[in-house]
Amino acid sequence: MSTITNSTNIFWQECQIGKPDRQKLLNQKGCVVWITGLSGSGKSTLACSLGRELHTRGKLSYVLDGDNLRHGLNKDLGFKPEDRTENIRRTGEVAKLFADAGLICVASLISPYRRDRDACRAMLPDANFIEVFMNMPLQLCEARDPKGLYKLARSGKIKGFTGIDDPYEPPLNCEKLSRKMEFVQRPLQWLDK
Ligand SMILES: Nc1ncnc2c1ncn2[C@@H]1O[C@H](COP(=O)(O)OS(=O)(=O)O)[C@@H](OP(=O)(O)O)[C@H]1O
Ligand SMILES: Nc1ncnc2c1ncn2[C@@H]1O[C@H](COP(=O)(O)OP(=O)(O)O)[C@@H](O)[C@H]1O
Repeated sequence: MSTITNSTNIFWQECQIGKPDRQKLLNQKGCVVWITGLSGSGKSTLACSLGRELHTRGKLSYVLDGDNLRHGLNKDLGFKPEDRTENIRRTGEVAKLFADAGLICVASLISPYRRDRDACRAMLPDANFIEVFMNMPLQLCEARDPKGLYKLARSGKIKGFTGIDDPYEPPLNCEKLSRKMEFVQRPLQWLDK
């Protein structure tokens, strides 16, 4: 975590071209689709499918995947609660910038803590944040275990693994529940509104 103190004497700089102009240029609404759920629940799969589908429909989108961000922007962060909180905060801020650029930003991170997800929601106008919960039971995710991480967590070789010895707080008021791939159609319908 940064030890630099909060900036002072800073002023917001407005530009002539704003979000409405960019949205008009792109013929779409900039927003954030935030996909949350356990490891192995299908977040990345859904994010990529959604991105592909949007691309096919001529909509500009960008996927922010937790695993990928941890290779760069968030490479200094681990999985302690405060690191996850900072991971989500930074990603929320980046997603907000993408939405302001007029893009449909698809963020797929475990984002296990409700408070952190709600903080990202609060960064945007209400209709611009679509929270999607990959509502897959732990047993299913563990049975998939594509990276072998649940096995390592069960044997104690990874500490603080979400769903095993670190909590996952399901959303209370998410826009969408996802259990099946066909769900990809539903955020698309929502975005078409
Ligand atoms: N301790 C622990 N707990 C959970 N996940 C772990 C852990 N250690 C490594 N991994 C791998 O990191 C990926 C999750 O990164 P995220 O940035 O999405 O996590 S978080 O939102 O900050 O909780 C996650 O990717 P997904 O499986 O795609 O979810 C894992 O591959
Ligand atoms: N709807 C689905 N039905 C069956 N398997 C799926 C589905 N979505 C994803 N998978 C598989 O589950 C595993 C985990 O998916 P992934 O998208 O990597 O999850 P996450 O990003 O949440 O860790 C992968 O092997 C993927 O192919």
